[in-house]
Amino acid sequence: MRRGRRSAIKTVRSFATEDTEAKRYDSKLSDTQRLKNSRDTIRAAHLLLRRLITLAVQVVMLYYGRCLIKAGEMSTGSLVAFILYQRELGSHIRALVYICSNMLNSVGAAAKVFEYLDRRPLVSTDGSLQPETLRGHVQFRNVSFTYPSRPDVPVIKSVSFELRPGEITALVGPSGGGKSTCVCLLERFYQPQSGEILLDGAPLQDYQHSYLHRKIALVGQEPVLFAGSIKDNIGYGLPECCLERAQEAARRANAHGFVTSLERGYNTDAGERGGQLAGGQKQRIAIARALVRNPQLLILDEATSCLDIESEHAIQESLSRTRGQTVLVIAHRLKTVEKADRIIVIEGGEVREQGTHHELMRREGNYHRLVQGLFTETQPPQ
Ligand SMILES: Nc1ncnc2c1ncn2[C@@H]1O[C@H](COP(=O)(O)OP(=O)(O)OP(=O)(O)O)[C@@H](O)[C@H]1O
Repeated sequence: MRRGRRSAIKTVRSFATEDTEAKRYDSKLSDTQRLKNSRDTIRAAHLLLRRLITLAVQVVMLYYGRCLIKAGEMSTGSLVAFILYQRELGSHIRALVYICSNMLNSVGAAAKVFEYLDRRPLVSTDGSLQPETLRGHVQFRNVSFTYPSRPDVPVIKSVSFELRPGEITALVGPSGGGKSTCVCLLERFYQPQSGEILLDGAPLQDYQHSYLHRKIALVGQEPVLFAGSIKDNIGYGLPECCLERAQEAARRANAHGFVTSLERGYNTDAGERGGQLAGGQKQRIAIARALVRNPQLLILDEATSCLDIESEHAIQESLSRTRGQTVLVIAHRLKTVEKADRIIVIEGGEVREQGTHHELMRREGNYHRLVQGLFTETQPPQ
């Protein structure tokens, strides 16, 4: 939250729009002020009216009592007793009204809370499959998907492909083609409307939730680190993870060098959302966090986009040494993609081509065009 505010401040400053933003804030404040003024005026009028009515009732009551006493139909003592009883009764009725209105408010708020508690996730998490060994063979079979917020826009259209154990597969294609959406489906953030995704021949939804997420590790486009030491971030969700294990994962993610050069090493605080680390450092810690679990399926969604070529190369080397692991890479850099065992081109939510770099280059189709255009335009940060 704090980081979000800070980056917004930087954007405002870099566009020199401080005055515009101050004016926008001022106008919002004025709106709030106007609303509050109207509320207070109505409140004051209501209070005044209530007091006047109470006073009028008291005056009428005293006047009528006086008439009754004068006519000899009531004693002064009875009038005093009546006034005292009436006050007592009035205060109890007020308390009752107050309690009732509070209760109605609470019932309204509780209804909202129960509505949230009763909400059932659209993606079920009650699978129970936990095989002892997992090869990590993934198959997308005629998968189609639209996001719930845009049900009329098909994002994935009857997509079929497979990720084989021990292979690095790269998903490539123009921005907005649907690559990250495939990853979201693989991570079961959403459920496809039709088709199926199989892991070792069994539908993904049959696997037990925490088992599945131990076996599949994702490093996303904007990895989120938590406030806490680097060691704790690498071992996130693994209470049994010792320093040696974290260091081993950091070595494979090419992060050990920079971590040990920090004054407090693995005890260095990453800061809220990893705010005290550079983009590339954050990415390497996030990769180490994924590797420490020894996942059978590793998904790197532009996970090395902030790294220099050498760091990226070192990570790729160490990944290719991991036998039997299925790796899915999404990248916009040709250097990352061309080494993959299989390349799948996704465009407009459809698989357009698949094969190795050389096969696809020979075909001179979509991939060839991407290599000519997209990849060469996207120069890596040095
Ligand atoms: N949460 C969402 N709700 C609705 N539409 C979405 C959502 N996320 C993505 N989309 C849409 O789905 C389409 C595919 O997006 P996706 O992120 O999968 O593309 P991509 O190929 O990974 O792009 P990039 O390379 O830029 O990351 C886009 O048109 C995008 O606008």
